[in-house]
Amino acid sequence: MDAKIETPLSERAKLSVRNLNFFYGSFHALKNINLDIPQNKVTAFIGPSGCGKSTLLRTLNRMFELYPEQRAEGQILLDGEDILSSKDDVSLIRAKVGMVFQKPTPFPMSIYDNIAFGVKLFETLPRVEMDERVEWALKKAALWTEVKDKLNQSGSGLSGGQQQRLCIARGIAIKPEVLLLDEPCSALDPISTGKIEELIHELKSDYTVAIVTHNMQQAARCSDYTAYMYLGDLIEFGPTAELFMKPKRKDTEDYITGRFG
Ligand SMILES: Nc1ncnc2c1ncn2[C@@H]1O[C@H](COP(=O)(O)OP(=O)(O)OP(=O)(O)O)[C@@H](O)[C@H]1O
Repeated sequence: MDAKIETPLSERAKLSVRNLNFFYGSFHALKNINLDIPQNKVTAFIGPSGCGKSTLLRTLNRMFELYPEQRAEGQILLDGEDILSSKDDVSLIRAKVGMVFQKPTPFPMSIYDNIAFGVKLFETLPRVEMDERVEWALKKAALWTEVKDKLNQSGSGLSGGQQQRLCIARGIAIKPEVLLLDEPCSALDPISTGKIEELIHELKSDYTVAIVTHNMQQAARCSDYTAYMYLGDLIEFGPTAELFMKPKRKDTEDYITGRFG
């Protein structure tokens, strides 16, 4: 693929990915990716299994650095500053670019502490303010009414959908600027999925959201922009309605109409 920069016209880029290549040892998993992720919008990444969606998401907050054989080359500019070459402590980058994983992963502690734990890493708040922060995050994640009377109970006692909303609340509580969601609904039933999709829609007024999903209906329902990837290449990127209704490339059309493979 050429290195054309995929930039939605008239949007401000929160994250700009430039000439990004990613390697698992000698395997070249992302091939010269260039795109801008617009601020206060939801950007969805779709494509067949193994095309590099999760890899791309994991580079956006340097999550891959936990593994020594994994390597990224290129730039990822957050408000113009390259986070790949930044000397800042990686936890500071992750405080700005938070991530929620596919499988709900509540910490083995109370609902309250699940939220407070991450906040304490970055801020020292008096108890009253911490209570307010916990309530605020749980309300934002549409979980407050269901858990407000059992904040001291274990987070792992919640249903799968509630646990995923708890993980989203935990992500929001540290007030990141960008929220990365890696298939956040794959383990959930349709009702919980609906709640999370509503939530994603609401979150974009405060955050920039990037979501990986296998579910094209979900991408169509809850994103403003969609990127279609295949075998480590970014094939097409554009406004979601255009990409689904009038894709520019035949490969994209074949994928979204189910002719892929
Ligand atoms: N830890 C790893 N070591 C080596 N190769 C890996 C590793 N993780 C992923 N890959 C490879 O990198 C490529 C991209 O994987 P990635 O998980 O990003 O794809 P994906 O589009 O998110 O797939 P899925 O939809 O199945 O989750 C695949 O070929 C995969 O096999």
